[in-house]
Amino acid sequence: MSELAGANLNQGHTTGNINYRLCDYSPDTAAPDSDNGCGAHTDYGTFSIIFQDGTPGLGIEDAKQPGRWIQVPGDATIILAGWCTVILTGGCIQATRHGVRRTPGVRRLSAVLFVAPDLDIELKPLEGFCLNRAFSDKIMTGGVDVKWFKDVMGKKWRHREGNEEPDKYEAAAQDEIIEKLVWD
Ligand SMILES: O=C(O)CCC(=O)C(=O)O
Ligand SMILES: [Fe+2]
Repeated sequence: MSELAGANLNQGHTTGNINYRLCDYSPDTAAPDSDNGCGAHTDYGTFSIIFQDGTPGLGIEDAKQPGRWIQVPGDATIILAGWCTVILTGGCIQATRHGVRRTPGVRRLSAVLFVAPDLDIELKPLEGFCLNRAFSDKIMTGGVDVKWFKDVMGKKWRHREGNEEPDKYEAAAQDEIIEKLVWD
């Protein structure tokens, strides 16, 4: 990714802020007929690697044609950039929106490795990157650190898993909140 970005993205990745998530899209669910596996979203970190068990369901949004979804073959392993990369590279690298549709009655397993910068890193474009798009003042003045970002994004998962009650963050789509913070 550093090569793609044309600058060293390793900086700020010293403490191993890495998480690993195993997803079991089990047919044994409260809504067995629903095809909603994991709603459209963008991961928060530097990049994520998605390993799949061969079962299709994962889709990515075409960055050039928002609203157009491309189905990923079930046996593909993919690497997706997240929000931290967008900000650190001054918008030179885009993040990939993705989501999972279940096939009712079919179990799907995936394993996702999330790599992110150290929690105390201020999220603003790294030196050496030209600004591809204007960022908000809050971002440009270093007002958001990785920990804040991770907490906001984590709320969605804890709610989905039933470990946290919805609050105002759940009322609007997660990406909308982040986009507002990053660009406006
Ligand atoms: O299950 C998948 O293939 C993707 C899961 C995902 O996007 C995530 O956990 O952030
Ligand atoms: Fe994801």
